[in-house]
Amino acid sequence: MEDENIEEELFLVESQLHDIQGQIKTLLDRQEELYERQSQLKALLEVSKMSRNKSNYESSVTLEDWSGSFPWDSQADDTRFNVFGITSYRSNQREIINTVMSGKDVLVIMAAGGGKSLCYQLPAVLRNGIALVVSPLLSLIQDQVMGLAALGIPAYMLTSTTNKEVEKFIYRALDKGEGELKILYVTPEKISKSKRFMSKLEKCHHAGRLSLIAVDEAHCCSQWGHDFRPDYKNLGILKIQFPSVPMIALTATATSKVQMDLIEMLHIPKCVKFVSTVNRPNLFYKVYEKSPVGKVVIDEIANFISESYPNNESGIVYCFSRRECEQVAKELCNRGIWAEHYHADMDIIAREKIHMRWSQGKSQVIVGTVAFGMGINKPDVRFVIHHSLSKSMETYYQESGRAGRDGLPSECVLYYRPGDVPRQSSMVFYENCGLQNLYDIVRYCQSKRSCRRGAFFQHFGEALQDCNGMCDNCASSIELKEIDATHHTKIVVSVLRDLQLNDQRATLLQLVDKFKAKWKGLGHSNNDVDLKREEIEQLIVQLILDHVLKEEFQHTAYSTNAYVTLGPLWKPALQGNRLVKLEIAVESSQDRGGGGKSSKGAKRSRMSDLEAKLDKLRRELSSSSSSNGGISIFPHAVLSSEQISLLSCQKPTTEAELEKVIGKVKMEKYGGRIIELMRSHVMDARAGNGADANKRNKKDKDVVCVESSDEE
Ligand SMILES: Nc1ncnc2c1ncn2[C@@H]1O[C@H](COP(=O)(O)OP(=O)(O)OP(=O)(O)O)[C@@H](O)[C@H]1O
Ligand SMILES: [Mg+2]
Repeated sequence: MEDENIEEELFLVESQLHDIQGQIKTLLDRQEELYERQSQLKALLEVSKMSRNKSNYESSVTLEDWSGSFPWDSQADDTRFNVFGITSYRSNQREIINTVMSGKDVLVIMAAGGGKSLCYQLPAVLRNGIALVVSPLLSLIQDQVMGLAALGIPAYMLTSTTNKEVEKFIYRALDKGEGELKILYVTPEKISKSKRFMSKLEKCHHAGRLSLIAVDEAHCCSQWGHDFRPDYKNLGILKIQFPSVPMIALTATATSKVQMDLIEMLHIPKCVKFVSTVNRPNLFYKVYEKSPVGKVVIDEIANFISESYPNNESGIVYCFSRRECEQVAKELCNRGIWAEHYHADMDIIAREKIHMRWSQGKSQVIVGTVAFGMGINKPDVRFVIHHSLSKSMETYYQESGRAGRDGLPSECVLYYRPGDVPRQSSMVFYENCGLQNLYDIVRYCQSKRSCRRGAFFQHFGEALQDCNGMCDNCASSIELKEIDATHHTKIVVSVLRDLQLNDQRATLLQLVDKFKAKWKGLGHSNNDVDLKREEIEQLIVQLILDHVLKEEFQHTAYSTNAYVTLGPLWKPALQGNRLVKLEIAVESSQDRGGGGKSSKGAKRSRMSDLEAKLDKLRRELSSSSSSNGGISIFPHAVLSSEQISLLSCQKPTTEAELEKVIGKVKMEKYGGRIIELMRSHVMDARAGNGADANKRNKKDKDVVCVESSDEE
């Protein structure tokens, strides 16, 4: 056997082994889940039998049945609605809250925007004493504290920016139980570096006033997580010092390995684990073909934003480089969209200002690099656009997941062209599994048939769920054509082999040129379709994914260049023994160009006149209200988007009606202004309808009109 043949077979065997290992891992994870569920069900069954046998009534609640009834139920419901303004629990929230209230340690894995904060904030309000919350970023902490203050909950933060007076107040509260303090936020550095703080906390605990400990963004504890923070690894001390205080660790993404790591590092081996799905049913995922002409891409993005989001709805555009960020932001501004750039080269004050303007709804779009990351807590981001592809499925899931954290329909659009692949691959090839991770997202982008959501389930090892037509491939009516590209592949491979024989190499773009030149010089049968430039690029990338070709990298003083060379499976492709199919969209004119580009999108209705008025009012109220530190609060803390749509449907005009929608606390704070707005809106609408009716009556004297007071 020739060396090359051996290598080829070895590669095939290795790639099959890799697949099988992936399947084994998925099965083992599933087995673990089933074992856990099995023991839960057995315990449930036992207790249910026991309770049936007993004549006197006893709670049928077991350690595992966290959805049963508990003594704090009515108080929890009252606080949920009247203080937090939340109408009903989302999946797992109630169970998690009950577990914490029962004094257990808990690990919560819940998708971004799933509502993790309520899981520790509500018990913090209900339990006696002070809750300690560890969170990694100042901006996240500020956001939470402002939001809680707006709800009338005494929350404070103790960080490097806390002024002396507030610090004194906090220490007195910890030390002597003076003053009103319910939730205290700190960064992990406080735990690891401040002996003074730890001794005050000790006193607080000793006096029985430490109600619970929450570790938010807990994946930061693990080196295997995507955002490891060294100070997080010292948080294990908390459980050692305060073993009787319930600890709740929360994160949006954690593989089984990270979960095990967290449990070990935080010393919570007996914690109750709640793992929710990665599915974000309100997000519509789509991939758009990206034009090679930069201006066209910007035009399309600008049209998309201005046509789909004319009411200044917030969004993010992610770009590949800092320079691209600045250019895209500038070009969007030139097209009338208030966009600002954000990247790591800017100083922290400038970045904070931009973040703040956007959070307050003053600017519409942030055009950022990956540096615009974890601190984003804005719930009503309606669209996340990727100007270039991300480096992995995990990164894309997180970045796109910043859309729609309030649960309302939102869009995630990725602009893809195969020509962008080498830019990313030359950045990630040196990372552990960097290329493999990149090729996973490239596969996602190249696919024109498979459900986008399905790709996430597969990636995170979760069972498939229905997409409900919430991705372009599931919703699309675009016709696809399958082209036999076996002959084209032969030519690509032969071009590369000739180059290799002459000790030459080609980049993706050069390879396309060489292919075109060779294609022209050859005779073809009628079956050989003449491919467009982008289609040849698509074919070459597909061949890289299928190991017929591969990428190689060369460093220069200033950059790393990516070249396309022969991959392990080039021989059968050259011999024409490998059938290659290429999927191409048959475009109709309405599928391309301006605005939505594709007619299908998130099932989102335009903001009504009343919703726009309420949105304006919440912005006004937010800039005139202020939290503990005198900082103005965010508009979404005054009224959430969900509350705005409820108000616009129900149009309450009395205090009692309004309180049913927004709860007591917000009613007391903002009720007057909201009712004023609702009443004047309803009056205007009646007057409008009356005027319309008069006009119509004049025109059609014989027709009797029955008018409704509801104009929408
Ligand atoms: N039961 C609920 N009903 C309606 N809205 C809710 C509910 N629970 C939480 N929310 C809202 O959902 C949004 C996201 O919640 P939260 O910030 O707690 O998400 P998260 O799970 O911590 O997400 P992330 O991982 O991005 O930090 C917030 O605006 C919050 O008020
Ligand atoms: Mg959170």
